[in-house]
Amino acid sequence: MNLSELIAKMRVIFGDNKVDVDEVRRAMESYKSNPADWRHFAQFDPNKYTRNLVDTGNGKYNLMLLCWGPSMASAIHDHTDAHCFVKILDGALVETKYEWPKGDGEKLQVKERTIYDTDGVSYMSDTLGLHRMENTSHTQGAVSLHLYIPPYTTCNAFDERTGHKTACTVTFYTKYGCKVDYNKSKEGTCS
Ligand SMILES: O=C(O)CCSS
Ligand SMILES: [Fe+2]
Repeated sequence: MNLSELIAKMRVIFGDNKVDVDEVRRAMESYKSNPADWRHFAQFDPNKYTRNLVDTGNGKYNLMLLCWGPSMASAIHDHTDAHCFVKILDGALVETKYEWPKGDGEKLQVKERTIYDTDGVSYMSDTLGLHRMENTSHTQGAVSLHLYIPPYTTCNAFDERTGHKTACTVTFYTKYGCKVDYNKSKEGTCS
């Protein structure tokens, strides 16, 4: 199976509105990462991890490629009541899961830390708490495939020391291989 076939399979799976987490996980696991499939979408930024849109499943989900430079990490965040599947396509990511803040200004409690190597698949949702994804390599980049059902444009980031919540808008670095220019001053460049 290549990436296009995985996308076709996702569109069939999400043809109706129920989400069978195990079926989606099996589909994500059945795809064996091949850089020739995703190199076109993999655009890195020297200063932050990038979110590169691959498919929207007719509005049912967002499938995107995230590119993590060495030592880059996400904020601690929630998922706006969406299902979140992450598959590592290159390199490795460390996922740290946290309890939801208790609202008393206390430090967030770590639930577990898991290392995902290439082709590993993780599942996350607000019912399981919060998490941070991190490329802990100081020398190697990492690429991961993320599937969010339903899609969302805002989520919350949390301060690890106090549990303080901040609303965030998530954006795309590229869409379908074309750079997104949010100040609309010029057409995005396509790789
Ligand atoms: O930028 C995001 O959507 C968080 C990546 S870890 S699920
Ligand atoms: Fe996440």
